[in-house]
Amino acid sequence: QLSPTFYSSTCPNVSAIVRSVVLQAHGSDARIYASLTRLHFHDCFVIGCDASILLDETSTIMSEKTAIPNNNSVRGYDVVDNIKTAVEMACPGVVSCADILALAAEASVNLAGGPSWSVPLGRRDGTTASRSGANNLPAPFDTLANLQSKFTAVGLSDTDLVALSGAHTFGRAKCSTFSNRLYNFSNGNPDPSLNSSYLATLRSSCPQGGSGDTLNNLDPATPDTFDNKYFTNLQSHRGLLQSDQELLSTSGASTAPTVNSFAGSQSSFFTSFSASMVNMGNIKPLTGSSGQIRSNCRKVNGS
Ligand code: HEM
Ligand SMILES: [Ca+2]
Ligand SMILES: [Ca+2]
Repeated sequence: QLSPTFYSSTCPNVSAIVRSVVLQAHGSDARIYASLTRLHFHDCFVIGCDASILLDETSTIMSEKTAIPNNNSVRGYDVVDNIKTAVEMACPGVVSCADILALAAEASVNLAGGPSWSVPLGRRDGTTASRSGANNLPAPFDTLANLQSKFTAVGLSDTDLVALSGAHTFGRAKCSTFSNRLYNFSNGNPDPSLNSSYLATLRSSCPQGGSGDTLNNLDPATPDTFDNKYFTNLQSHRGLLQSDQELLSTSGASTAPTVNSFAGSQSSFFTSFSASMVNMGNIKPLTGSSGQIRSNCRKVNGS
């Protein structure tokens, strides 16, 4: 059972320390708020919120960092190291790397203009990683039914799926994650659920035969601000990833009313997003005497 007051006597300033390092990192990297938010998601969906994603490859650990959804894509590991160093200076051996990821996500969302919520704490760090689990993360090419089953598998609802997808209100995606929609999606035509002027913009950013690594804003309206524009974009057929647009455009989508409700009310999106981040942060945490408090987020203690 996690609690927002878990460190109130052992590390009372932990939230402020995390927030200040995140803010400092943003001074030289406008994308870092998005990247840190995504790190917590990619941690929690693979064997729970245990900082498994932070472990480097060793003879006994098959790192998650090189799994397909993470490789050359997930970023911010260096900033997590800086947060850990600052937290260890104030409260040695007390705060887990898994909790640092949860706190960094909240600070990032809030600093980008989004909601603030109190983060349940007390997770401990795992001693294993799962490459295969990381390779099974939700994919941009998944059907809505597939996305729903991957969320259900970790105890998250349709509302969680829609609210958490709203994190694509900031950050970037490579051409390779959506270029299948631009030229030959079906019968030689582009994805019919793409707005035609947005399609033209994306084609010029991602020409056929060009680099799949070119970065594009996930939210073409407000790329770096945490707001509800992601949902109004879906209404105007400007979802970047297939997995985004499907939430509204799949025929009979059970998620469509929730998309429309968040498009119409930023405050209802913010309230739901905060609740869903707490739900996601509760996926299989290690507590009590399970796991450990890593001294280096990249390594199991003593290895
Ligand atoms: C619903 C299933 C999801 C799918 C299929 C998905 C897929 C993706 C993909 C393909 C990218 C671009 C990666 C790249 O090009 O390198 C991305 C970026 C991102 N995702 Fe998701 N995602 C999902 C859910 C989430 C959730 C639940 C969160 C957080 C709560 C999240 C936060 C982000 C953020 C912030 C970025 C931008 C990261 C950056 O700029 O560094 N995503 N996602
Ligand atoms: Ca994990
Ligand atoms: Ca935005």
